[in-house]
Amino acid sequence: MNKLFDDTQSTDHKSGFISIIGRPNVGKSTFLNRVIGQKIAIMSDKPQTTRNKIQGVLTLDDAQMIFIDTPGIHKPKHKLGDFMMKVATNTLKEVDLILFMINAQEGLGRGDEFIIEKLQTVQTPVFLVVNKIDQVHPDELLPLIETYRNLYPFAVIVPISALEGNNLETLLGQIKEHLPEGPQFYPADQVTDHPERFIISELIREKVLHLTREEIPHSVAVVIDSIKKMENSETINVMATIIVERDSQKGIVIGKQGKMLKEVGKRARLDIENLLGSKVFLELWVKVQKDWRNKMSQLRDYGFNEDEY
Ligand SMILES: Nc1nc2c(ncn2[C@@H]2O[C@H](COP(=O)(O)OP(=O)(O)OP(=O)(O)O)[C@@H](O)[C@H]2O)c(=O)[nH]1
Repeated sequence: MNKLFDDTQSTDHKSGFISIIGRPNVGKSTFLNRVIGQKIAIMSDKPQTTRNKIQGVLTLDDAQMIFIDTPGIHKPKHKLGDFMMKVATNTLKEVDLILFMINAQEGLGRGDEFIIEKLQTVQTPVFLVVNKIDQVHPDELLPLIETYRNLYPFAVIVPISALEGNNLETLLGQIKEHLPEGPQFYPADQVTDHPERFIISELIREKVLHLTREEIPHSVAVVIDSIKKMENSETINVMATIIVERDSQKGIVIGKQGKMLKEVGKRARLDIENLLGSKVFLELWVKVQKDWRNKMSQLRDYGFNEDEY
């Protein structure tokens, strides 16, 4: 077995989503290519302006690491501005782990401060990954790390060289340690993804949370069942299921005579139409799934089925 991926220590399967953030050029792609190598998958060649792109999936015997890109954080001046920022910040809340990558050769910059500001708003564990250590003298590393450590309580700090492969096994080991137990979301070799799904489910979820206020906990999930173009029309048919954990929550989400669900649907539809740039027919269902987060087989289905559209 490759030394990088020696993971004979634990028995339970772990999986999770990992967001890599950092200023341009810090070495994010180099890191991913190094870690995932040939297995890195080009997720989609469709031009997309808004996306939480899966950059690569590393499948081990007992863990799967899904690395995703969070573009709004890298480029705060993106033309989609606020929306992207919101999606990006939401993404940081939803992922299991954040790798904040910096360049050991450069000091703290405005871009880093911007990112750290965003990190203050999330609970997700954050690793500080200090890349390009092959370019600096070890004596310079400590003060640099100190500077960052004073700004944010990083869960783990790992100096690496993505280019030369230094310390990557330590980083992967730490990542695995911090991931929750969970199923293999994607087949080992075949990786497909429709990034709009994620955004659409976020838009619907946002409406549910907004309209129901405190009554519905954040554990509500939205699964996009299908996104299909309707025959002989430009309208896109989106079917989605809102998953709650209790019957009482189902009642709240549906509302009196279905009023609440109708309102959620109306508001979400407008946003989705904006996102997709076409008319949308949105069909929403509400389902009770007790303890859905812990049920591996169901998690595998939620949001990860592979309808083409
Ligand atoms: N010396 C050295 N160079 C590195 C290392 N990692 C990346 N680089 C170089 O840094 C440059 C930028 O690397 P990328 O991986 O493209 O950086 P990125 O963060 O993906 O950049 P963006 O796509 O612009 O966000 C390339 O020339 C890499 O070869 C490293 O560990 N050491």
